[in-house]
This record gives sequence, structure tokens and C-alpha cells, in this order.
Amino acid sequence: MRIDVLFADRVGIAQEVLAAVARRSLNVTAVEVDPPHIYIEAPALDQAGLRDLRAQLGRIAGMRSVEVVDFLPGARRRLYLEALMASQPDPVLAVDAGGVVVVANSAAVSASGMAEENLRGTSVQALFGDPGLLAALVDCGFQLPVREIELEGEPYMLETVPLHDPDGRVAGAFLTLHAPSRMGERLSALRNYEPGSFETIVGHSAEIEQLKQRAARMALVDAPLLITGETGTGKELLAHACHAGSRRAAEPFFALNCAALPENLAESELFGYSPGAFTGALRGGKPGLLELAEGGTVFLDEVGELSPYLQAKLLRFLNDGSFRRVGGDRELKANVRIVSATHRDLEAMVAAGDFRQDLLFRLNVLQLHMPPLRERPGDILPLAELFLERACAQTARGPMRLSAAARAALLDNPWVGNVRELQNVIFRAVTMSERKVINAGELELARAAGPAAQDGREVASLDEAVAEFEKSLLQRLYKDFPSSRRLARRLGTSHSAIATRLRRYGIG
Ligand SMILES: Nc1ncnc2c1ncn2[C@@H]1O[C@H](COP(=O)(O)OP(=O)(O)OP(=O)(O)O)[C@@H](O)[C@H]1O
Repeated sequence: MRIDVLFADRVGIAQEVLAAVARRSLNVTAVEVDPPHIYIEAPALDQAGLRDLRAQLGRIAGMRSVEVVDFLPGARRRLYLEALMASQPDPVLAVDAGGVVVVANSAAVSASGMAEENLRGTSVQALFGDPGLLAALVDCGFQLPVREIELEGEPYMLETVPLHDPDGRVAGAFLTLHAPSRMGERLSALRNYEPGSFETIVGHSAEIEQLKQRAARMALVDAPLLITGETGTGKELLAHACHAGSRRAAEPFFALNCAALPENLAESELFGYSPGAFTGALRGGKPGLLELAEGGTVFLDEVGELSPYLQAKLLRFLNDGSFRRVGGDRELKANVRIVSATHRDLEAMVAAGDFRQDLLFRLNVLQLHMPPLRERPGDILPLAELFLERACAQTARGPMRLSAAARAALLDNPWVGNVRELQNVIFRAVTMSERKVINAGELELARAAGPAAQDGREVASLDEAVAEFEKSLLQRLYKDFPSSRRLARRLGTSHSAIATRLRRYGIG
């Protein structure tokens, strides 16, 4: 059993409480003192023992209450941190001041091919096979300029952020290994939040021009907007442009990917939590995005993935603008425009009982559809040029260009992963190419488009073969389990692992 002992904060009281617990010879496995609370974990403590302990502690002056809790705050924080680390698709490692790995997320474990317990304790020099790496990190205060690095033969972009101890001394660093194929995505995702509006949406096809005109009109109408379209088509970019083109432009814009977080984290991110909502919660509680975005816009990406409970809570907010923080009893109001996006067919989800019809009515007061890239081939080359320029700048290469054959190959590709796939293909070509001109062969289109394994050709690597298998398995099962939550349950894995893969393979 775990208990929270609450007392008036006076000198010596914590010692008295602990002494009283010690007198009962309870087998205590963890104690966390955070005045005016002491949290105690005592596995053998039962209801009868708790009654006695309460009576005994009640005799201490200043004692307020003894309550059962489900987690000690530290354990709760660890759980949340682990969930956060695990939700990062790129390998992330924390190293100490001697360059030794202290914490690694599951992506780092699989990228290194080492068991987690072996990875912990390994030095960065050994891990990356680079004897000069620690000295380079130390020389620059653990803040290296982004550089290429290899792990298990795979290239990554290494980003380092120094960690400081309470006295401000460098105590190590947080290392993120960005796969080159995802780096372009991340960079331009950051660009999304520059104060740009519809000009940031590149493309002059009739489809995109028309869309931009409609969107500019809708941006000015202060009603919920639903953006539909396949994954990677630019829905988030459009959502941000609609915010930037609205009367709320000077106020905040926050985005939440509803598929990326488990229900309880998504709830506290969006609605916040109140003081004492759960052990480990910040003392003063925490405002959610709805409060932080007051006057502005909240973008709910992958809104089709919201759990039934959160669908109901969001519906209530859309009905009357009011909500409660997690664990809160006060009604709060927020003036926020909800822009949502989905690659799913929400009507079909309503018919299947997976999405609330009343919520759909509320979300799609206004609706925009982002067409897939293959339906607007006129945008392929302008986008390719944009991504080429960005990738060259990011990798500090001089200008590069696409050969005529490369352009033809780009126009010929089916682009199942849409603009994001195009961006990744270009970024990969730039990082891998030694020359100034990118040829068709360097675009790795066959691999990007997928079916290398299906047409009988040899696969190039184990990773590729596994990815092919994973993709076709998910495609097959998705028909019977058409949501990342259900599919995760069917395959006995986490929701975020499945959501990441569905996105990666453009399924759904
Ligand atoms: N027309 C465009 N001009 C410039 N960049 C674009 C354009 N369309 C998409 N992108 C870029 O492509 C990437 C994918 O776009 P975005 O994240 O907006 O897609 P999405 O439809 O929201 O994807 P998902 O459904 O997977 O969340 C982003 O990095 C975005 O900046």
C-alpha cells in the first residue's frame, strides 16, 4: 500500500512521522519527503494496519491526514517521463559529464542493437566508435553544432543539449539522433510556426490555389474548422496558415497530436490539471493548451484518434466553451478556436460507432480538404526545389540541383506519403549525395514507394525487409482494426508505437 501523510509544516514533524512508522516495524520500500507531504510505500500494510497507523500518527501535533494513493510522486513522474521518452520516434540518450549513457529511450535501444542495461554505462566514444567525441563535447560545453554520426552503420544527425546541475555546472547532455529521413520533416515542422500564413504553403496548381483562396475566407470566420486529407499532405501547415490569417493571429497557436499520447496525458495536456489532481502533479496545477491558447487557436491533429471519454469532454467544450481541469471542480471558460484535422473518414467512423456524430457536427462547421500530392502534380517540382534548398542550407552544402532525369522520376512517383514523403526523399538524397547534381538513382524512389520486396527483388537490408513486412502486416490488419488504438490492442503493443508506424507507412 502507498500512503500520503499530510501534516502542518513545522520543524521536526517529518522526523516524528518517520519515527512513528519505524516503531511499527513496517517493511518500508520507498519514502519521499516533500513537505507538507511524506509519501510512504509499505507493501505489507493492509487496511487494519492503516487504521492503527492513522490512530498513531493522529497523536502527532500538526498531523492533517493519511490517505491511500496509487503512486509515489517520484514513481509517477518516472512513469510519465518514460512514456514521454518512449513516444519519441528518434533515439534519445542522456549522458553524464563523463559521456557515459545514463538513460536511453526505446528507439535508442533498438538503434544501438544493445540491451538497455548494457547501453546504460556505455561511453559515447564506444557507442559511436568515435574516440574524439567526448573531448569534442567537453570542448564546446556539451553543445556541439549539429553533425553527422553513425550508429550501427546507420547515419544520423546528432543534436546535443547540455544538462546543468542546480549550481549551473554542466552535468552532461541530452543527445538526440535524428534519422536524416525525418530531419527535413522536423525542420520544416519548426518553420510552420514562423509567423507566415498562406505564402508558406508552396504550390501553384489550380487545386492548391483554390484551396488557399477558400481557406483565406474561412480563416476569418470564427468557427471550428475541420481539415481532411491523407497523411503528410500539409494539413498542419494549412491549420497554422488559417490561424495566421485569422483575427486571432496575434494570440497563441498550439498543436496537439491526439494519436501521439495516451488518454490521460492527452487529457492533461489539453485541459490541464488542478492542484493535487494526482500525486506528482505540480503544486499549483498546470494549465492545459485551452487555457494557454486563450484568444488563439488550438489545433487537434489526428482528431479521429481521440478516446470516447475525450470526445465527450471536447464536445462539452465545443458546446458551451467550458471545461474542467483534470481533478478540478471549478468550471473554466476559454475563448479558443478549435481547428482539427484527420486522415480518417470520420463519417465512416461515426457509422461504425467509433466517433460521436454530435462531435463531428461541432468540429466540421467549416471544412477544407487537402488533396493528395498525386492529384496536383504541378506542385511536385516547386516543392522539391523548396525542400532541396532547405536541405542544402541545413546540411551546410553549397547549392545542389536535380538532374532532368531526377525531375522526371519525381513526377512519375505515386507519392503515397504525399508531401512529407517528397521532403524525406529529397533530404535523404542531399545527405547521401557526394555531388552537386542529384540523379534519379539517388532519389531512392523505389524504396520510398515501397514494394521492393513484393516484386521479388532482393531487399537491400534487414531493416528494409522488416519495414516491408511491418507495413504489409499493418495494412492487412488495419482493415479489421481500423484505428491505432484497436490495432495496438490486437498486436499487444503501445498505441503510440502503432500510431507512429501508421503515419510512417501512410496507412489509414
Ligand atoms: N504546400 C506545402 N508547402 C511547403 N511545405 C509543405 C507543404 N505541404 C506540406 N509541407 C511540409 O510537409 C510536411 C508534412 O506536412 P504536415 O505535417 O502539415 O502534414 P499533415 O497532413 O498534417 O500530416 P499528418 O496527417 O501526418 O499529421 C511538413 O513538414 C510541411 O511543412
